[in-house]
Amino acid sequence: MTPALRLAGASLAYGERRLWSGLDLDVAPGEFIAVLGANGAGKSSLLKVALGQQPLERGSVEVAGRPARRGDRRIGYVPQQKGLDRDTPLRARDLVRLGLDGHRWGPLLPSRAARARVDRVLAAVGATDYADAPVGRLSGGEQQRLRVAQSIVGDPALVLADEPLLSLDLHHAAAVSALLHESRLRTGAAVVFVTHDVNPVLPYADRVLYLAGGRFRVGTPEAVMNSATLTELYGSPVEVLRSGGRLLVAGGAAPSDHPHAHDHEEAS
Ligand SMILES: Nc1ncnc2c1ncn2[C@@H]1O[C@H](COP(=O)(O)OP(=O)(O)OP(=O)(O)O)[C@@H](O)[C@H]1O
Repeated sequence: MTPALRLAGASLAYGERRLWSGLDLDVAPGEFIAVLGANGAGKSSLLKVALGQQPLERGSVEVAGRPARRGDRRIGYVPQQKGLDRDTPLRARDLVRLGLDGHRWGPLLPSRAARARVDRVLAAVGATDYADAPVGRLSGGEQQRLRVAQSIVGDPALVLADEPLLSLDLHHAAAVSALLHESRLRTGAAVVFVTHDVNPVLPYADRVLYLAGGRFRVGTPEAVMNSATLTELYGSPVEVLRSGGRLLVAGGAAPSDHPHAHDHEEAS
């Protein structure tokens, strides 16, 4: 089966600074992979590579069998959250529709079919009640559900979500994680989910890619999220504690990580 995302011998550098190297990763269709790591480890940059916005220093990257390129409509993208301006002149349904025909190239769907598809996805994310509301007036959690809806409305082969849970409360974080999970079950899209807290996605993640200090580990959550593996990865003591079904990661300052990020946020 052609992987939804394939990185082979991939290295990424900005000038002299290498973020990670030797990354081999096949993400299978329908797979849910959580990407974790300290601030500045290169998680967002990994998504930029898949989006064709950032060239690799070495190695190759393919999306559903073709080299990564900008504007690939087979990718749904949830960018890092920014609150929408209160006066944004779009209704909720317009924002979602941009995921269908907001691209400059490609055929437009006939409007009735497009509208039906937008309605279906609005219902799937539980946003029907505010489908016609101005987006700027909606809460952060409601806007985030719409961004997720926008990312899946075009039936992508690959969904890339960059910290989609940022600033969401526990309830909304759980809801947004579940939405992406349900979407991959429904459509077979693979999900690459960047998050600083693994807990909301623990029920869904098939694998974890953990980046730290230029190195990485890939494996099941159990294989990666334990004290021995993370201590080895960071090269300094890390403790992974389990409490009430949640994981707490304490410690873990890798020497080459961002100077302002010495601890995992989930430990605070
Ligand atoms: N276009 C660029 N040119 C130069 N440096 C960059 C560029 N984009 C990102 N960086 C740097 O590369 C490092 C990794 O950035 P990236 O956003 O990928 O990290 P991240 O793991 O997503 O971090 P965070 O958890 O803080 O969002 C950072 O130090 C960042 O400043």
